[in-house]
Amino acid sequence: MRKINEIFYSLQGEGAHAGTPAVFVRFSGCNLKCAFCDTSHESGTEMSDEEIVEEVCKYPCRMVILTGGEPGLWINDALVDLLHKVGKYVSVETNGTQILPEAVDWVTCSPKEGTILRVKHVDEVKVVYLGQDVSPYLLIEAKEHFLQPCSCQNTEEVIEYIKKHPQWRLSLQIHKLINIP
Ligand SMILES: C[S@@+](CC[C@H](N)C(=O)[O-])C[C@H]1O[C@@H](n2cnc3c(N)ncnc32)[C@H](O)[C@@H]1O
Ligand SMILES: Nc1nc2[nH]cc(C(=O)O)c2c(=O)[nH]1
Ligand code: SF4
Ligand SMILES: [Mg+2]
Repeated sequence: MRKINEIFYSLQGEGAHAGTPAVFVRFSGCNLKCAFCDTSHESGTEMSDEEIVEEVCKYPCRMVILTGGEPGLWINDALVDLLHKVGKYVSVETNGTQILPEAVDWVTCSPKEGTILRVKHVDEVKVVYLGQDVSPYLLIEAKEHFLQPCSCQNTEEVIEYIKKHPQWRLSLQIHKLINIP
């Protein structure tokens, strides 16, 4: 059984897949307590993998985004395999502190200050920009490196930083701009 905070159908609002329809599976609980965290993820109900897959399959899209909380604390090969068996593409939103199942199709790593990264493979890096030194995160091997404004509040600052450091791309939380989950 896994503690699930919510399962919902929306569009990926962030990063390289922004605009792609996806079912979000939000796991309860996290090993970090970021002051800026925009998600109340602690409450939840216990669900079996079969129940999770049944809920996910109510929606027609291929992409499933495992998030949280910190999904890296809870997910394993069995769940990813089950999602693959029903034809899903498995994406994970992680803070990078945990080792993930290798079969995951897409890893979005959002590293947080003062943490040690244990994730082995990253497809995109997506850093919430609060004026910190983000240059070390460019050393993480990935297809894309995104900076994301914090709660859509400092977009101008992020744009100015990216114009000076063009290795970065802008990730807007488009779901917040268009008022969808
Ligand atoms: C809620 S977290 C869950 C996944 C994982 N714990 C992590 O931090 O990557 C999902 C994404 O939202 C980002 N995020 C959290 N709070 C935010 C905020 N206030 N503004 C912008 N992005 C935020 C995280 O950095 C992460 O990329
Ligand atoms: N639309 C939408 N896109 C998202 N991308 C990552 C999210 C997350 O909370 O992990 C998220 C979210 O909460 N909503
Ligand atoms: S690691 Fe992710 S879920 Fe955990 S507190 Fe930070 S932003 Fe929120
Ligand atoms: Mg979110």
